[in-house]
Amino acid sequence: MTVSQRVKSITHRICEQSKPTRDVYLDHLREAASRKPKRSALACANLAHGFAACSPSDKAALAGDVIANLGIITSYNDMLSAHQPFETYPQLIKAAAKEAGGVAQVAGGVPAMCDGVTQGQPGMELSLFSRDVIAMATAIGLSHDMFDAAVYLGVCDKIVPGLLIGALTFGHLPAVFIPAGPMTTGLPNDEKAKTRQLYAEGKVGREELLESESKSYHGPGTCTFYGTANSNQMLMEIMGLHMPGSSFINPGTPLREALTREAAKRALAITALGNEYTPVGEMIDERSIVNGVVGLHATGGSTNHTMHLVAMAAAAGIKLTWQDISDLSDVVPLLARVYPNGLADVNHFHAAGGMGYIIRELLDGGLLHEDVKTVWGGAEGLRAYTIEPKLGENGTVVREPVAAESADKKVLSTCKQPFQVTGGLKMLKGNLGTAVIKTSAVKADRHIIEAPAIVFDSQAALQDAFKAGKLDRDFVAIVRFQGPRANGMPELHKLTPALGVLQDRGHMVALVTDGRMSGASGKVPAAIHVTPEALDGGIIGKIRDGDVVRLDAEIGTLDVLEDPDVLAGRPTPEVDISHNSYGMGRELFAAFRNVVGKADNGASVFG
Ligand SMILES: O=C(O)C(=O)C[C@H](O)[C@H](O)COP(=O)(O)O
Ligand code: SF4
Repeated sequence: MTVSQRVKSITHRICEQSKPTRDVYLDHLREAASRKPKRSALACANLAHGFAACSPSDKAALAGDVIANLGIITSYNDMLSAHQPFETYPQLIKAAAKEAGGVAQVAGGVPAMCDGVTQGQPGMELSLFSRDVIAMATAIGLSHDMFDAAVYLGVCDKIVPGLLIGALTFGHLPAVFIPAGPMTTGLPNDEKAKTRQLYAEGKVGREELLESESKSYHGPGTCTFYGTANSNQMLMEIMGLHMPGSSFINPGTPLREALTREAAKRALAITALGNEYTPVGEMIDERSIVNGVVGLHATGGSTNHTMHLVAMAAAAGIKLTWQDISDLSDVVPLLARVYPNGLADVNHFHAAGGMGYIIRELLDGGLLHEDVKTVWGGAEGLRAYTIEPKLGENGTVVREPVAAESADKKVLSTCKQPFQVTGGLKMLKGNLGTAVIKTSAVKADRHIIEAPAIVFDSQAALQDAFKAGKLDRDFVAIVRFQGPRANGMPELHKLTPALGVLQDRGHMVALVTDGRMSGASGKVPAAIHVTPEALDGGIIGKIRDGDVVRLDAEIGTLDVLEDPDVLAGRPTPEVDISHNSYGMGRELFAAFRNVVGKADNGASVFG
């Protein structure tokens, strides 16, 4: 099935707007690729340092230029349940590399923040910046220039985007992303959310809350809601950076190990030393980026990717805008209902058909570019990913065509009968600036909210007002000075229980902020990433209690219904944000706050 005219024209527009930067990027990539084999550019001393700690056989292999060396960039730590399984991956990858006649070395580690641990805490103000730190740390690992390809071990929110930005900066190297998979299903996410709302109302205590949370988050693997981490897995698969079928296989299973070994061997097979050289910077082109955006809309993915995808695309010289994302939303239907967009979790999603089903449905619907390069290779392009992976007899991966029908039509639907005719993410425009909203998790009767503003300069202030019983009414919560320059643009997901309680009591409530929400945020209409931010003089900083604000996700508008001259004439209030500049490491990120770009440009520090 060829891709639809509308998707084709948006892709063409992205190619045109990217041409100047993409051409420069590809020139730099080809210059880097011309210096091959990689280690021949190193002097003997460099090389000796690079393999000093290797085994004699690896030293002999690396002294020459015909054995491929695989760099491993790992984000292992015990803080993220999703990254804890990576502890054993380097040994697995090294053994697989040896079986394939190559060598593998850990090139470096990158930091990995858990947004669940830092949610609502000061540490969250480092979270968005950690994406770019991860990209820089990736570059530091690869800068040893000892490698012919690299594998990237990462799963969660900022880590995969940071790893891909780093990988694309070394675009001459082939790249394979290796996930660890979701934890098995625990307490359903909607029951977890209900207990949170009861706690917010003072109806249950900390003991019940902790028991509920611990039953939901109970073991190794990614949390099972469809937030940014699992949106990352979807993106890596639909952009051809995973081995087909890798995304949602649970950790610690034989199939997971087989996929990891297979990924290591595949990375060694696509270096410049072989016949299938697949540099990641050429493989990821405008069509792959469009495929990622299409997948995001079709699955109701995380709002954070309205920034991360923009930043990842920029790392390959590709200019992706919120207008592109919004226009694709108009032509891509919602095919999946996974929490917070439904009751199912990612394990149910996988069992219903998973990524193989989604990719097949979107390809047959003419909504994905099929003729793209992938790490899997071959002439099939993305069609090779319309599969279900299984464990073969001798511990290898076998792949069967994905079932024709969804195994659970409440979780996975079809392009002909989608859950929503448009995608899960919408851009909003108006005199408040531009913003994004995730509509896939908001009931239709909450897509338009018009109510008086109540203004807060922190999420704690809103929570305090809720606890004091001051919010039992229709209102639009304006939470400002949460933008990238103000305090690193934290997620304000802790507001969800209080706003959810008020919405359940029948009030028409909405959130408008220059901050972020979690990909797991959902049912309360939230216009987020408002640009320009308050600290940049944006109108969001000039709104006062009582101003009427209208959020319309149907037509995509966000306005303050006050006299424009009066609004423009208001000074931006002096808000003391000095407390955001110290404590929990924030002292070290002043330079990031000073140079960070705008949300609609990916809130990147790389310009
Ligand atoms: O998906 C994202 O963008 C996230 O940031 C997920 C975080 O990890 C949240 O913190 C969700 O977890 P809870 O706070 O337990 O609801
Ligand atoms: S999905 Fe979010 S909460 Fe879960 S481990 Fe990853 S970062 Fe932490």
